[in-house]
Amino acid sequence: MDTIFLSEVKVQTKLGVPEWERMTQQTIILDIEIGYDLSKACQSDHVNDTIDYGAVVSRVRETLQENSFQLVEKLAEHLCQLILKEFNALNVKIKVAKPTILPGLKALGVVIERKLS
Ligand SMILES: Nc1nc2c(c(=O)[nH]1)N=C([C@H](O)[C@@H](O)CO)CN2
Repeated sequence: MDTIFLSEVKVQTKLGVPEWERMTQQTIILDIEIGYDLSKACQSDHVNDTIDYGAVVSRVRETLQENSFQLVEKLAEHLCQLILKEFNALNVKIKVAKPTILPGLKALGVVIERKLS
């Protein structure tokens, strides 16, 4: 399986269990791995034969402006399903990190992986 990766993507969104946390935007950091057969693009040199990673970042930022979630788990699932459906990815692995929410640690969050069903 070939992979397109996006590392340490900083995104603004409203996220958190308590209502006060969802009142203002906070920065989350995403690592995204997209499984896709890149062999055609490797030969053709055409962006239409692959997934345009810039389009993925734009769509991720857009949907996280439009939606607000309580759990990082739900946010990660939402992004996996969006990338699978809208970009025809074969599988998606996403790490969602909240960097500033608890004192005494660098970041916390989840990693999930979903496949095309
Ligand atoms: N497994 C999780 N635990 C917690 C989450 C979460 O999204 N997943 N969120 C919170 C709160 O939003 C916290 O970050 C700030 O109050 C608590 N635990």
